[in-house]
Order: sequence, then C-alpha cells, then structure tokens
Amino acid sequence: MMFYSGILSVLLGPIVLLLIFIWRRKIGLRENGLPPGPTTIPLLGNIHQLPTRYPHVKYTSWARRYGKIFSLKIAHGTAIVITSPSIIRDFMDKRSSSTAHRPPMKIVDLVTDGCHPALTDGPVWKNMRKAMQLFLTREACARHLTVQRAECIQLMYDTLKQPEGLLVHIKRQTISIILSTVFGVRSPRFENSIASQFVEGNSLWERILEPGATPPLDLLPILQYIPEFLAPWKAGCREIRNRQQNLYFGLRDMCAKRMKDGRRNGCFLEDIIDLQEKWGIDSATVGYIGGGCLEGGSGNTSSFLQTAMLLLACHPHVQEKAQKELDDVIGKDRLPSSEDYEKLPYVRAIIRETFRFFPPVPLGLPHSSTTDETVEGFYIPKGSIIFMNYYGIYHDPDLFDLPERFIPERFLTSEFGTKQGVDATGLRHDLHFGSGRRICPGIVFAMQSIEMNIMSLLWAFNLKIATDTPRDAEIPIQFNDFTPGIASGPKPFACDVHPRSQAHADIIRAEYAQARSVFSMFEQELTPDERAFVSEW
Ligand code: HEM
Repeated sequence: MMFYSGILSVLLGPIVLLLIFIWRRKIGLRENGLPPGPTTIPLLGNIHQLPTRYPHVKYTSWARRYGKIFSLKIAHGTAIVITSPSIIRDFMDKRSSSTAHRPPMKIVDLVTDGCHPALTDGPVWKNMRKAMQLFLTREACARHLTVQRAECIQLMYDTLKQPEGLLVHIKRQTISIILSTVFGVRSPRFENSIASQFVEGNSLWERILEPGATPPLDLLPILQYIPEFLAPWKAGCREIRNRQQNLYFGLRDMCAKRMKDGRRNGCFLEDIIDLQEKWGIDSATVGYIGGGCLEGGSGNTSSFLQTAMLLLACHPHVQEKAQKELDDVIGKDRLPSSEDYEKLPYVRAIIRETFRFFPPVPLGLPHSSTTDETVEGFYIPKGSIIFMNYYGIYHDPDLFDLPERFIPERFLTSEFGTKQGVDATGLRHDLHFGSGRRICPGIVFAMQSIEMNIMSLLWAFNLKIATDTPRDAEIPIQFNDFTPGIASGPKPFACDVHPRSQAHADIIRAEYAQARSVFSMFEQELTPDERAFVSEW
C-alpha cells in the first residue's frame, strides 16, 4: 500500500502539470470560428468518436446534423468534412494551390520511402504525377483502347466459360490492362499470377492504411521508435515494403531487359526508362510510378464494375431497358465499340447512377491546406486535413429524390440526376474523381474501360440474383455490405450469369480468337503453366 501511494505521489506532480498544459493549450477543444461538429473532450478532441470502418456513413450522419461543412478535433489538429459540391468547387477547386496537398503520413514514408504518387507531397509527387500524365493524356488513352477492348473480350469469354467467377474475372481484367499498358506483361488467368500476387500484397497495404491499424504515428511521431517486439505493425510494414519492391522493381527490370534485348512492346515504362536520365528519375522511382498506376488504376475500376453487376442483377427491368437500347443501336450481330457509347443515353445513365449510388472512393483521399482560409464564414486553419464526402453528397435528400434507390432514369430527366428545381452548383460528372490539382489523373483511362465493359456485358449477358437451388430461393444481396477501406466495393456475392443467346456466345468466342493477336506481345514472359493455360483455355 505504502509502495503504491509512494508512486502516486511521485507521478502526481507531472500529471497535474500535464493537465494544466492541456487546459492552457486547450488541446482537443474546438477553437472559435471553426465549423461546428460533435462535442469534443480535452486532449482527445473527437478521436474517441472516430469510426475505424465505413467512416463515410458516420460522416454523412454528422453532416446532416452539423452541416455541409463540419469540423473534428484530432487532439491539437483539425479535420474538415465537406458534404457540398458548391463548397468543394469554391474551396477545393478554386483554391487548389493551398488545398491540394496531402497530410503527412508516416506510414507511407516507412513503407515507400515517401515515393508514392497519390499519398505524398512536394517535388517527389510533382515528378511522379508529371510522368504519369504522359501515360494518361487523351491521346495516349486512345492508344490504350486496343488493349482495353481485347481484355473486355477476354472478360466476356471467361464469363461464358466460368460464369460463377465473374467477380474474379473482373478483377483479373482490370489488373491485366494496367500490367500490359504500363509494364508490358499481362496475366491471362488470376490464380498463381502477377495479378494475384499484386492483390495479396495490396490488400495488406490497404489494411495497414486503415485508421487504427497502426498507432497514431502522425500525432505522436515518437511512437515510430518503439522497439519492434512491442510494435508488431513494424513487421507488417516491412513485409509490405518487400512485397511492393519485389513486384514493382521486378516488373521494371523485366521491361528494361525486354528493351535491351530489342523486344519492346510499346508499354509506358519504356518511355519512362528512356526519359529517366533526362528527367533525373532514379530507378526506384521508375518502379514506384508503375506501382502507383497499378494501385490507382485497377482496384477502383474493378470495384465500380462489381458494384454495377450487383445493381444490375438486382434490377432486371434496368437490364431489359438497356438491352433494348443496345439492340436498337448495335443489333445482335456485332460487339459494341467505343464509338457506340455516345448513342446510348440509358447505358450512360446506368454508369452515372452507379457512381452516384456508391462512389468507389466514398470520402476521396484526404487533402490538407497550407494557408489559413475562410470558407462560408468559418475559419479553416492551415494544416487542416480535408475530406470530401462524395457519398454524403450523392445521398443527400435535398439534392436527390429517393437517394437510397438505384434509379438510372434520374439522369435522363436532369443533367446531374438531381431533383427538379434544386441548385446543382458545383456538381460535375467527375466529382467522385477528386478535385483541384489532385484530381485523379486516370479519369479518361478509367471511363474508357468502364464504358466498354458495361456496354459489352449488358449486350452479352443476363444477370440475376443467384438462386439457392434446393429451396429455389433468391440468395439475398446486401446492398450496403461493402468492403471497408479508403477504396470500397461490394463484398463477394453470388449472381447467375447467362449469355443472352447462342448467337451472342458465338460472337464472343470468335472475337476472343482474334483478340489473341493483341495479347501475344504482352505474353513474352509467361510461365510454362500460364502458357499451357493460354493454349487450352
Ligand atoms: C473508377 C475508377 C477510379 C476512381 C473512382 C478514382 C478515384 C480517385 C480519387 C477520388 C482520387 C483522389 C483525388 C483527390 O485527392 O482529390 C484519385 C487519385 C488518383 N488516381 Fe484515381 N480513380 C480511378 C481510376 C484511376 C486510374 C485508372 C488511374 C491510373 C491508371 C488512377 C490513378 C490515380 C492516381 C495516380 C491518383 C493520385 C493523384 C494525386 O495524388 O495527384 N486512378 N483517384
């Protein structure tokens, strides 16, 4: 007893001093002038209330309560959540030189040495973004169409042969497109492939980036020096770093070897390697540029397509209406092509409604500001973390009728699908792709793939909620059961997929045979197993 009271009297002084320090510095309390928000407590602010999963859902309910711009206190720091397209336009687009930065993320430095095109800032980010833009201009994307179309044909062919694997076929396809166009090598199947290797490593990466997966290193940087036996997350970081470097650097070296041997195939990394000396880029950065394309370019597109399949399977009348439009414009004797898209307003409305219903990055990537700003009369201190709540905007009942329902027709009666007579200032069709100087550089690339795939899958197949055969009951699909994480998509679900007719199936088979000539130049390094698969599939 004496012992404990002795310890207590020794600790009492520092504890009292700490409490006085917190009280004097008002740590955790919301400063005057900030946008409103949930009640704070000293030291923590709102940390104890922050959701670790599905933050967009909580932020949307806070937005309905505290307003279209609200604030959270994260100890002495401030986070701002915007749930209004007009505020995004005025603050994030127009004042982008201040608001297009990323908050410091210690975990990103530990894993990638600060060499990441989406999660870092400063000159490294600028150089990586400039390099990626070479690959993503409208002209460059027009060249990528050949690969995107051939891979779309393989997606239909795979689905024909193995309908129950639709979700995996989509995943393989979106990765294989980036692998081919960026690194010059493809994955003809998912199992035991570069694609599956990437998915395994990337899911660890996404998990460690989730709030709560590591201690708050950015708030208390000293935590990074905790010895590893007390900090298992450090081994996790090392594993992800090794996996990323093995994959990205290995693919870069494969491309360099191809170039040296005179076997170029026109992929993006060839251009970067050619420019490397002139632009002063080191070879690690070359690998991370390719890796950044893979991370940014595959998961979101795949999530979007999977969400669209889920929604279509649940809404057979939407499929029927789209198929009628496709039959009128294209007929049943040929596959859709990119030129058809402009003539398909209902298919376009389906794509827009799917983005509205569930944007693949519901809160965007966090931004931060470098100057003090005033927005709507509120004070936004420099260094604030800023989230754009796309999910909350798209589910705002002030903007959309029945926002929780999937109704593509809303985009036929108003440009942005909004209610009659509402002020749609700030809404744009690419809002969910980000804002200002940080806007996603892959919009054209992503939309080409999405348009081609949605047109083609609707043209070729009927989708239906899977039936549980013994009881012949529909297996329910959980609409709101999406994967957690910054980027999100539906959890695996079962749906029945059938070709619309024998004639549709025959066209897909014939087109697949022709698409093989596009694939062959990206199949120079296939394993013997993959070669066998390609010749038998
Ligand atoms: C449906 C598909 C996609 C969606 C929904 C999407 C969404 C986004 C969003 C919300 C951001 C953050 C923007 C911001 O901070 O304001 C972003 C950034 C980024 N995206 Fe995409 N994206 C998609 C496809 C792609 C593709 C195909 C690529 C490349 C091939 C790509 C590469 C990137 C990169 C490199 C960044 C970081 C930009 C920067 O920080 O400067 N994305 N994307």
